[in-house]
Amino acid sequence: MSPIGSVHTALSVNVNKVALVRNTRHLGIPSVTRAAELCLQAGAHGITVHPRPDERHIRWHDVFDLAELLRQWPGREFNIEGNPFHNLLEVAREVKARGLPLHQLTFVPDSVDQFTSDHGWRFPEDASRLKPVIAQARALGVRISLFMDAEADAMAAASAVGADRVELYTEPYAAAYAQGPAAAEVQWRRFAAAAQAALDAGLGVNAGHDLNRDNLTPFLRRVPGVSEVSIGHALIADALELGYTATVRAYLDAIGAAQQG
Ligand SMILES: CC(=O)[C@@H](O)[C@H](O)COP(=O)(O)O
Ligand SMILES: NCC(=O)COP(=O)(O)O
Repeated sequence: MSPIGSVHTALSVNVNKVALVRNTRHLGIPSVTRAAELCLQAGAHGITVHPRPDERHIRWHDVFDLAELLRQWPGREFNIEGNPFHNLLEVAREVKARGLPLHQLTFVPDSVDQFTSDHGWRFPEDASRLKPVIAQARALGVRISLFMDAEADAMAAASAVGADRVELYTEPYAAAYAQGPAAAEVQWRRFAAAAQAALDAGLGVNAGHDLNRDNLTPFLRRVPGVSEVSIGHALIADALELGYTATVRAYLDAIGAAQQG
C-alpha cells in the first residue's frame, strides 16, 4: 500500500452509494460515517459527497456528520460536490458557520433531477453567472473546482472566472477504456491535452466519474498533474466484495503504480 504522503494524486472516496443503500430502510445501516472512517483509516486522503437536492443518497445531516468526522482527521480533505445555483452554497456556509472543516467545493452543472452527472460547465455561456458564486465560495476559505468536460480550449476560461481547479469528467474515458486500446488512446490524448491546458492556465487538475481499479493507473500514467481523483460507484461496489480497507488499499496501490511509471 502507498502510505499517505507518498502519492502525488490524492484519493477522495465518494460515499454517496453507501447512503443510497442505507436510505432503503430506516435502520441507519450501512453507516455513512463508519464507511468514511474505515476509508480514512485505510489511507484515503479525503471524503467526497454529492448531496443532491432530492436527497436520494446523501442527506443534509450526512454532510455535517461527515464534517464532524473529518475534524478528527487533520490533513484529510472534505469535498462537497453540487450545483451552486441550487443549495450547495447554503450547505457550505452552514458547515463553515459550525466551525467544521470544508476544503473543496466542486461545482457541477446538474439539474435537480439529474440521473448522474454527465457534463461539465460551458464557456462562455456559464462564465458571467459562475464568477460571483465562485468569489462568494472562495471568500469562505474553500478551494473551488469546476466540473469540466475534457476540452483543452475551455481551460483558460475556467481560470478566468476564478476557479482554483477543474475536475475532468472522466466517464467518456472510462467508456472508451472498456472498448479497448484504440478508443482509450483517443481519450488519453484528449484528457492529457485538457489537463496540460488547465495546468498552463494556472489551474489544479482533479478527475472523476466512473474511474475504477482497472482504468485508474493507465489514466494517471497518461494524464499529467492530477492532484486528486474522487471515486465512488466502482470503489463502493468493490468494497461490497473486498471490504473498505482492502479496497482503499487497492486503489492507493493503483495510484502508486502510476507513479512508478
Ligand atoms: C460529479 C460527479 O462526477 C459525479 O460522479 C457524482 O458525484 C456522482 O453522483 P451520483 O453518485 O449521484 O451518481
Ligand atoms: N467526482 C466524481 C465522484 O465523486 C465519484 O464518481 P463515481 O466514481 O461515483 O462515478
